[in-house]
Amino acid sequence: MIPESLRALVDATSGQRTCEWQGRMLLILNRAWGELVVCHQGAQVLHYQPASQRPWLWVTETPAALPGSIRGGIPLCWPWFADEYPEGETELHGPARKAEWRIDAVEEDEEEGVEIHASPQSPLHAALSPRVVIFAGRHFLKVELITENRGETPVKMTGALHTYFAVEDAFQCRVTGLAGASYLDKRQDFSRLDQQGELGIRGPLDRIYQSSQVQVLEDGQRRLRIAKQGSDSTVVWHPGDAPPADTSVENARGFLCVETACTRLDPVWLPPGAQHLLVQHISPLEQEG
Ligand SMILES: O=P(O)(O)OC[C@H]1O[C@H](O)[C@H](O)[C@@H](O)[C@@H]1O
Repeated sequence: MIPESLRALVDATSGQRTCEWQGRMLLILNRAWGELVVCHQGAQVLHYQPASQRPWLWVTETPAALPGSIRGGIPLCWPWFADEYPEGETELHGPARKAEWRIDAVEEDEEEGVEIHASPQSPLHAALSPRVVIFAGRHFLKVELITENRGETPVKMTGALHTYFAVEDAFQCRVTGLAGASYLDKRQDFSRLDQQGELGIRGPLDRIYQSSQVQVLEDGQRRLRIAKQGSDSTVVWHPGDAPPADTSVENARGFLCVETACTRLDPVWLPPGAQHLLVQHISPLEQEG
């Protein structure tokens, strides 16, 4: 779910507008096909709600102040995931999610959906250059994170589309499509284990699955299909009853992260001039009423 103050801004939007929330600029669309909110900080999709449905994404009710990033929606972890820091760096998940991005283009079909292009206001890496394309329509949300190596030597990168899905209750969810996959359990010192049967969430977990398969997130009320490209890692994360300081325990039960990622299991070595495309495509397994 999303905070009431954000809900009010979306409800007060007819068509498309830019406005401020929590000290950040937002692009808000409210059309017949549904609602979409993109934050200029981090080019982060904060909200997507197809017509007649509940929000697909969750946002914390108590976001961190700037220069922190907002927990929720689809944060970009780039150009590294978690603690895969390059030498001399310390920012968990990389600088992209806290940086200011520019909306370069908004192409709308008012009935069917929108395509939004964004790039960072200032360079985030000496050689790697990212851009983001967000597509939203009546029945899908797709985010593409494109990285180009403009340098002269190969560069190693990891990253993630760190999606916070809105769910009825995190500890009643199932994520199918991972049965038999091997994973690193971050809560057990990165032990390598195999997923026995389908994954049921019943408490805290932090796992990196080696998987390029489609996953389906079920929360008892709806089933969302999560497809991807350019990613051999799926991260499933929930902090249990010890969420980060910007989220209450009760509020945290409303999300589950299923992340389309490249991690220490599948880092990308990008040659000069080459591009990497990381894509997450979310759609309902069946239409909601
Ligand atoms: O709090 P953040 O920096 O956004 O990170 C939140 C979480 O992201 C990922 O899912 C990692 O696997 C977790 O270890 C981490 O705690």
